[in-house]
Amino acid sequence: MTEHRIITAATQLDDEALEASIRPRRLAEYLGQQAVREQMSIYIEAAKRRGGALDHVLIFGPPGLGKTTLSHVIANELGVNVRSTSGPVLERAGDLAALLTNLEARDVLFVDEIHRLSPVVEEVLYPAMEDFQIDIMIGEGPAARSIKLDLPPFTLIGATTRAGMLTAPLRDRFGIVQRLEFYTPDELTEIVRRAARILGISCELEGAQEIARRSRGTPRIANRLLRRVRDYAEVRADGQITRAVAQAAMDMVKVDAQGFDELDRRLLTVIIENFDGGPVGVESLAAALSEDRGTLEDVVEPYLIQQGYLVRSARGRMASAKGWRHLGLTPPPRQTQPGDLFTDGSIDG
Ligand SMILES: Nc1ncnc2c1ncn2[C@@H]1O[C@H](COP(=O)(O)OP(=O)(O)OP(=O)(O)O)[C@@H](O)[C@H]1O
Ligand SMILES: [Mg+2]
Repeated sequence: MTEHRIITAATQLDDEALEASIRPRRLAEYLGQQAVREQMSIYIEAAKRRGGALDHVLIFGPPGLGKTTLSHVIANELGVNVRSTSGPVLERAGDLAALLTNLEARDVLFVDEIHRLSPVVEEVLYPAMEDFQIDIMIGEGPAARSIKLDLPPFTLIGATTRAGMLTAPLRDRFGIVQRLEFYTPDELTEIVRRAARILGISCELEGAQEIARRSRGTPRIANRLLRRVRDYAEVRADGQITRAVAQAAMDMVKVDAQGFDELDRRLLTVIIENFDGGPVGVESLAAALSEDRGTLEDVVEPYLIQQGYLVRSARGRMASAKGWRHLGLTPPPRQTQPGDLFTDGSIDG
């Protein structure tokens, strides 16, 4: 069912061609993420002046916030090639060795879902990242021997939705760690306006603001909603995206004023109705919703937590007072319990 959520942050098929045309290529087009942009522009400039490779970069954050985009932007700004792969694709140590030995000096190697690297592949990566060297095995059986190969200096950019799932030795080898935050409605408004310009969609400021407000802080969702609203505007109106047209289009696909869709509302409802508001463990919650645990943790929960509708504590998930009120219910009075001391709103781990 997750694939059919209009506001899912996961990539859908028709997205790809359009995304390619609106995906920012330079740092100046990469909107929002002020702190990340400022830091990266300094590190990139410094690396270029030294003529060396940029330090390895780890980018983490929920799906659709711009991790892949940022890594390509970094390579563009450095003026180097980027090779892309992902954790689950690199099955054998040799797969990684082949990629590494084909890099040119200062190139970027982008590894998506880096938390899913197999341990043997990770072993190859350590000396490659630290000393630009790899050990490869030649031959088999008793005649096998290992030889060291020098690599050109390169930049590894790793992306993950789950920083907490990286092993410590891998994490420690990144000189630069960037965490992407959910975008503000103003930032998303700019993103929607830019995409509309590129796609030749006529969109009023208030229409863009309405789309931005309902995009769960996520550019990928904003771009997708923009296209659905455009369809609606063409068929039911004169093609112009006004606030009223945007509202009507998103009401039709059941994205509410907070940007919540049915799964978000169902999650809050289940916690409140089936588990008295929580705390409830993520496994029980996943079972009650017939959803995959990873989807809940990576895709659904981060935004609800960041917005303060859901609380994650040592004892499980709880609906906050705001969560109860969102569904039109009165929150119960709550006593403090020992586990609440460990309540945290973090999204990784
Ligand atoms: N800072 C930004 N400014 C403008 N548009 C952005 C920005 N970040 C992302 N986008 C848009 O959102 C889309 C999704 O971003 P991207 O694919 O980089 O996300 P991601 O974090 O890699 O997601 P996933 O975890 O699913 O791999 C991009 O195609 C791009 O059009
Ligand atoms: Mg990506």
